[in-house]
Amino acid sequence: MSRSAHPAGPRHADVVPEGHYSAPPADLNALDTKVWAHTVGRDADGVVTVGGIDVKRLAEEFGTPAYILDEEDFRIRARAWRTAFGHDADVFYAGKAFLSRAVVRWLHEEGLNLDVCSGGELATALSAGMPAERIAFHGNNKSAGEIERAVRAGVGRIVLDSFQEIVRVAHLAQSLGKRQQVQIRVTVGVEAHTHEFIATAHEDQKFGIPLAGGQAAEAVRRALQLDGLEVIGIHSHIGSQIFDMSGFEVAAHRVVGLLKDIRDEHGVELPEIDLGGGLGIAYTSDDDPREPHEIAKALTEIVSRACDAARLRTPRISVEPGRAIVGPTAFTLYEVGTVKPLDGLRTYVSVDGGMSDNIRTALYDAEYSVALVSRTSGAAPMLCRVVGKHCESGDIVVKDAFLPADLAPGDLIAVPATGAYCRSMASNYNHVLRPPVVAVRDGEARVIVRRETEEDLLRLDVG
Ligand SMILES: Cc1ncc(COP(=O)(O)O)c(C=O)c1O
Ligand SMILES: N[C@@H](CCCC[NH3+])C(=O)O
Repeated sequence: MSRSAHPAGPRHADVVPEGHYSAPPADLNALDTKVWAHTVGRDADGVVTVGGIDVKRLAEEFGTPAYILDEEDFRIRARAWRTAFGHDADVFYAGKAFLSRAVVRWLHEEGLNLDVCSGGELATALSAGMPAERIAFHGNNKSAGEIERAVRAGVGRIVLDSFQEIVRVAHLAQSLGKRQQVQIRVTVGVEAHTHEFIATAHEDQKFGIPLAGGQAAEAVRRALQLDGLEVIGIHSHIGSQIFDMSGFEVAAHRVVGLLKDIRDEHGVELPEIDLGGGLGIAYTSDDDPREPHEIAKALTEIVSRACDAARLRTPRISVEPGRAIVGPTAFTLYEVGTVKPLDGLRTYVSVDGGMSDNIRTALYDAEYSVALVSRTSGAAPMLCRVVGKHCESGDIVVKDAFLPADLAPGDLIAVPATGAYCRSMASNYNHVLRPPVVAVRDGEARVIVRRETEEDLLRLDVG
């Protein structure tokens, strides 16, 4: 689309209504390294580049909207987690954040393991060559078919989530003449400081077996008696997008407390403890995430101190970061379609995607930032709401953000930190086609998940 002239009228550069947003940034053209992938910058013409390629070229070649993923950044983050935890611990990348065959290969090469939570994720992992013993299989309602495939494939562990599942997995494994390694997922009763929909360790919810009332201890008791199972550890995941380590500390203490009770009752010291994922990332400049090495040090010390106090051998720790690895690696590239100033309110900037490629704003009230990337601008900041093209007024991508007042149709804007839970939660709402994921590295770009086509849509419509 060619850039058209602005309609006459006020651009609200100096009108700032009351609302939930920070002050305009000092420099609208600056790219905060906290929220952008490592190789992102601007070239001499002011166009944003990533992996050595400018976004105008990416838009021309692959269209918009598109998720642009910085492969180097992904590898740097994956390696940082791997290195931080060292050889006495395991890092399982949580595939639910974003999974594709290329990602599985990168993980394999960087020495990470993989957490999957459905037959589809398992199939993707296996088809890209992840060794089954490095896969953990999660889920609160795995089907019999999914369990059978996982056991047959020889996954390293199945994380059991209910009393029924303990029996189901044991029977299936036994019928296949196998003994399946399992962890038991417990809820430790922590209220994680995050959005209600993504907190998972308080008792009133669907995941895990509560420690409270001795239920988790009973689950372990039953699992230890079943020949088809080898109980290797306890699992706890307290929620997602968490910055405060105190929730992990309480969780670790409670899990170690259970390990001690198990030792006292059964004379068995379980060799593993998984503290889940959930580490927060910066979506805006206001967020301050911790580095993997700080997290690894804190978690390792908490667990070993608690074990020393309980006179237990320190178990092997594992963690399952998803967002913290892939979240910052990608941005969504959109083309501006319309710019609609509303007097005294804000300016609505409509892009060619929306809630079908990023549901997180509508679902969790998530905050994002946005930047003009196809050029720089010296215009004053204008308070904007970036919205999509869906038939829904809640179709908001970025609730409050400042963009330059000369923003016009045809400009490219990008929303950073969309690598996690955007493509993986994308939908076809309004029969909008899901965008591609384009990986860039060292001046080369390649599609790792292609754009959906109308043919794809119609293929499923067999009526
Ligand atoms: C069991 C489990 N592990 C790991 C994760 C990954 O979480 P995150 O992407 O926030 O690190 C999740 C999602 O919240 C989860 O449910
Ligand atoms: N999908 C959520 C997090 C839940 C992760 C899985 N337990 C998000 O976008 O933040």
